[in-house]
Order: sequence, then structure tokens, then C-alpha cells
Amino acid sequence: MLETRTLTKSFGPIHVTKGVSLRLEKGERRVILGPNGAGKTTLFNQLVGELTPDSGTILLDGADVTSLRVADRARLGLSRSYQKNTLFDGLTIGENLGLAAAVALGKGQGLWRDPLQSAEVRETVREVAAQVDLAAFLDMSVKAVSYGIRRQLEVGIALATRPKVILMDEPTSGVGPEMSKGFHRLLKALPRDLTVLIIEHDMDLAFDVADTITVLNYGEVVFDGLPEAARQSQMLKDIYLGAWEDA
Ligand SMILES: Nc1ncnc2c1ncn2[C@@H]1O[C@H](COP(=O)(O)OP(=O)(O)OP(=O)(O)O)[C@@H](O)[C@H]1O
Repeated sequence: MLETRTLTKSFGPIHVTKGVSLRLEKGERRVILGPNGAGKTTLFNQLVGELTPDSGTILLDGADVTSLRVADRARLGLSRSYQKNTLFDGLTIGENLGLAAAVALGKGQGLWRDPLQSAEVRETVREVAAQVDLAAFLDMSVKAVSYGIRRQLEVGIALATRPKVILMDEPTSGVGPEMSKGFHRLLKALPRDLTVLIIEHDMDLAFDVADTITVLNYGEVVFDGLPEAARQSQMLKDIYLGAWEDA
């Protein structure tokens, strides 16, 4: 469903992505682990099209998308939930979801004043709100809700585009432990045919949610396999210098 072949990217003398080859099957839930500066976000930026790799190939559902723009990749089913907030504060949660759905459904024109006037958009909003546990919050202004709810909404906005593949950059960062557990539950309840790639620092989440784990270190894939094997890997314990014990 999503594949990279020997993806390479440097910033000046710094090699940030070194020959990264990944292959995610349809419905696979893959967590990317790696210490700060390992190149996780840079890899995501190349996958969605915000950065152009120096060399290598990105395939989405078999099609070479390496030189496609962000919007064109999104139309082919690649969606990203951002670590930074990308919400419209002056709108309600429902309207934020509605706008994302409207644009993805090609109904963006003229819907800015009321994205929820289309029945198809309202249906998508209803389904996505249930998926990210926000059904009770639809009429609330984004300004009025907690940070954790905003993070859930960011995932909802990515889902509202009806993606085949969703990329999430640290969905639980800055979220308290209780809310984080709720996030685990909702991630695990996502449709099984949705392919999910998550950057995560939280080992708990990684081992709880992942079908497979990829570890990046200095821009290189140093582990690619099942969570149980990752848990037992001495090399990974060394990379994380004891962070494993928190898992
Ligand atoms: N636009 C840029 N120009 C120069 N260097 C960059 C740029 N973007 C990232 N880097 C460098 O690339 C390296 C990898 O950064 P990246 O943000 O991808 O790592 P990361 O694994 O996502 O880290 P973190 O876990 O801290 O978010 C870092 O050394 C960073 O300083």
C-alpha cells in the first residue's frame, strides 16, 4: 500500500534519510520509533510531499508518487495528521471536520460559510466524529476545548478525507496519561483496512498499537519487524538507553 525504495535526503552535509526502504501492506499499523533527530519527521515530510527526496522512490498503492504534490497525494488517499495544530479556531469541531470532508469530496467551493450544508459531508462528519470520540463535541468551538480534544480533532480531520493511508506524527504528544489511553483505544478501533503509520515516542502506545515496528537511528532503518522482536532487541535497548523500562 505504501512503499519507499532507498529514500535518501541530506541537508547540506547532514544525511537525514539514508537509503530508507519500507513496505506497508494494506491495513498494516506500523509505528516508527527513533531517538530525537533520527529523521522520523523528515521521512514523513517526504512521504506526504512536503520535502523532495534527493533520490529514491515512493509508491502509493503501486503508483510512483515521488514527484507528486501534497494535494495530489492526498487525492490518491494519503493523509497526514500534524504534530502542530492546524485547526480553524473560530469554527466548531463539526465545521472543522466538515471543511476537511467537503474539500476531499470536491465540495469545497462555496462551503466555507456552511460546510455542513451537504448531506454527504454531514454523514462523513458523523462517522468520523464517532471514530475519534468527538460526537459529543461537534457544536463546540475549537477555542473552547482542551488540548487533548484538539489532538483528537487533528486525527479526525485527516480521517475526514477518507484516506487509504494515514500518517500520524506523535498523536499523543503533550497529552496526559488518561487521555493517551483513550487515544490508544481509538487508534486500535480504526477500520482494519486503513493503513496507519505513526511516529511515536511513547513505547506503551507503540507496543500496544503496532502490528510492526520500524526503528530509525541517524536516518537509517536499524530495525524492521514485529513488536515482540523489538522488545527483545539489545541494540534497540542501547539506542533508547533504558527508555524501554518505561514501556
Ligand atoms: N529543513 C532542515 N534543514 C536542516 N536540517 C534539518 C531540517 N529539517 C530537519 N533537519 C535536521 O535533520 C535531522 C532529523 O530531524 P527530524 O526532525 O526528521 O528528526 P526526528 O526523528 O523527527 O526528531 P524528533 O523526534 O525530535 O521530532 C535533525 O538533525 C534536524 O536538525
